[in-house]
Amino acid sequence: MENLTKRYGSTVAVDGLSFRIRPGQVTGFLGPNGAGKSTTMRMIIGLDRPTAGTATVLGKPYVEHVAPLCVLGALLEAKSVHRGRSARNHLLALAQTHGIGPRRVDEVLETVGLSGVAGRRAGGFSLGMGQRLGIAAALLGDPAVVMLDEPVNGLDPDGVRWIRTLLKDLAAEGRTVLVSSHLMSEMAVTAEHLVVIGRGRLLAETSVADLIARVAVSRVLVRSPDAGPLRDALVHTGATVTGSEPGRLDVGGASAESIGDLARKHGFALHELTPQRASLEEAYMELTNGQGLPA
Ligand SMILES: Nc1ncnc2c1ncn2[C@@H]1O[C@H](COP(=O)(O)OP(=O)(O)OP(=O)(O)O)[C@@H](O)[C@H]1O
Repeated sequence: MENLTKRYGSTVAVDGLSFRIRPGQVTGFLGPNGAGKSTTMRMIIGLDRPTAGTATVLGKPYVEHVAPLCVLGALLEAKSVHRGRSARNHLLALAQTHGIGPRRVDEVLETVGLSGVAGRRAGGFSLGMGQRLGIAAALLGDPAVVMLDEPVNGLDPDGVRWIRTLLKDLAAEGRTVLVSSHLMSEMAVTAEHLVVIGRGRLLAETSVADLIARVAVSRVLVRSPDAGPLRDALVHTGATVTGSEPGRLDVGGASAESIGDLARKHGFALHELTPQRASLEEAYMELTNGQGLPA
């Protein structure tokens, strides 16, 4: 998408967003609540009209494709299902709009694990079963691009694990997979690539590994019976030292190696020397700091 922008009155929901999503990997679309993820996804499939900019799928706007379901399959938050229809009939009706046969309907029911309940009224489905049905609909046209908005919201651990595996499998088949979430912890185990937004703006487009390296300050935890003089020696070299617990120092701006060497030079004993890797969650918090809506 190119400079994608959406304003609702004075609210700027999406603000000049430009990024590309690559095939063959799961891209996590990450941002705090209200960051503009759903609005962006709605614009991608033409449910919302951009105030400015464009979103294209395989070279042209989604709605200009002859058989859109076969290009991009989407699961958005408010999914419309005819509640009185059975799961299979719901999918059959959708399939008919694209000339897709009943065999494919049975195939996707199998993929999402709903074959056994395909004749049951979709209105009586649990949240997890409803999500599975929504995903079956998204996969119906065997699309090259799959886009899911917060698919794990409200699911139990089995459902979460199932979606995770499915997304990875779809990407491994060479498809382009875009999945939104406001949870870094979920994206860290699901996505390889991340597009992070806050208040409608792009904050980072990066791999999970690069995100840590880019925003995380690494620190070293040191325990020493000579903490006082060691602290002074470290500060003298330009390191920043915090930590109020006796015998324990939290050192920034110095590597574990240089701290070890310095301690040896001065004859200080070390009881612990542990590099602290900032967690992805910390990296994400730092990146989106102040970007979320007030709780
Ligand atoms: N139809 C609308 N009319 C007015 N404002 C809207 C509309 N849809 C979204 N917004 C506003 O646009 C901003 C972005 O909302 P959006 O739903 O896209 O965020 P999101 O990142 O998907 O958040 P969430 O995770 O909470 O769904 C919010 O401030 C929201 O209040």
